[in-house]
Amino acid sequence: MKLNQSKIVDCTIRDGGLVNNWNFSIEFVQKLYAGLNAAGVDYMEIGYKNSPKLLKGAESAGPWRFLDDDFLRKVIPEKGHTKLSALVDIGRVDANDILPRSESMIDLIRVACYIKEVDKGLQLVQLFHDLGYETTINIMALSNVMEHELLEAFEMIKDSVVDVVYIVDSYGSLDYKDMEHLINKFKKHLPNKRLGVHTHNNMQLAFSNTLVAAANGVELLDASVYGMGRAAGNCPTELLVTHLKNTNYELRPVLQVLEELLVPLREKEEWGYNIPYMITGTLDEHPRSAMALRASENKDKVVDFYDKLTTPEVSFEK
Ligand SMILES: C[C@H](O)CC(=O)C(=O)O
Repeated sequence: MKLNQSKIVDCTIRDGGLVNNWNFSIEFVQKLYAGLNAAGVDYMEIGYKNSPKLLKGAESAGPWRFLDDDFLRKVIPEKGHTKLSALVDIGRVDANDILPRSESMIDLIRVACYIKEVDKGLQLVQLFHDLGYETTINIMALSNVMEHELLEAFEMIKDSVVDVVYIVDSYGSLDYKDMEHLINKFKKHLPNKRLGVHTHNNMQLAFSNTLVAAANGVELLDASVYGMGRAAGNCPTELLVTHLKNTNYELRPVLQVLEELLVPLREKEEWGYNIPYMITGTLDEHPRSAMALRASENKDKVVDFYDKLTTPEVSFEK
């Protein structure tokens, strides 16, 4: 039987860090790595490789927000089958901080960008490629993108060195039909590129959209344990591990990680599906207003929240 081509990219630390300001202990990250490796998960995104010099509020964040190669070598002295990935943002990464891959623990560098920044994203991709890394370009907020912008981006991407192009549902507002439509478009215009998908769970569709992507030939599937990620969170790693057909993933090590690390953490930190996130998802908006609501004393005043978002003359500060 032909093995499934899917590869899981676990983003618990990187996207989950947006929930707890990357305040994961070293022991937490080591145990997570060991669990994902035992489960056969292909990649672990262990954080951001942005520069603290280029970001405000850097002092209060945990070390996974600004990965340092010497630090990483101490955290993961022995790498297993699971490769390590890091994400960078346009304008927040200092090229001088990036070692050649042969001197780094990191295998894959992913560049996050909005559609208008694809040219800048591809310049970074070229740099990381030349240093020996596997690369992806992750086009965020695709649900808000105009057709002509996408076609222009495809023209640039198809002649680039990038290995994988990501469809990112940043607002968790896409359904299976949108997913299929986007995948077909990406395949038509980028026949020479592998694809990836990153979903958010605002509409309780992260898992199902990821399965639709896998069934349509998308190879890299982002997920996080217990769905830990910004706001409504992501597709849960445990569901992909147990559900993807013709793979060699093992569920038990992920259950161990869930029991020991993620279930206790969920007692202290909030992420995952709830009504304010559903509202921003269905309105196809960034969840920042819902995150602010959940941090306020009005966190369950969902009718008022909905009225504010849908009344044109009232707006939230952005
Ligand atoms: C690069 C990531 O896919 C970005 C992300 O998490 C998002 O939701 O946007």
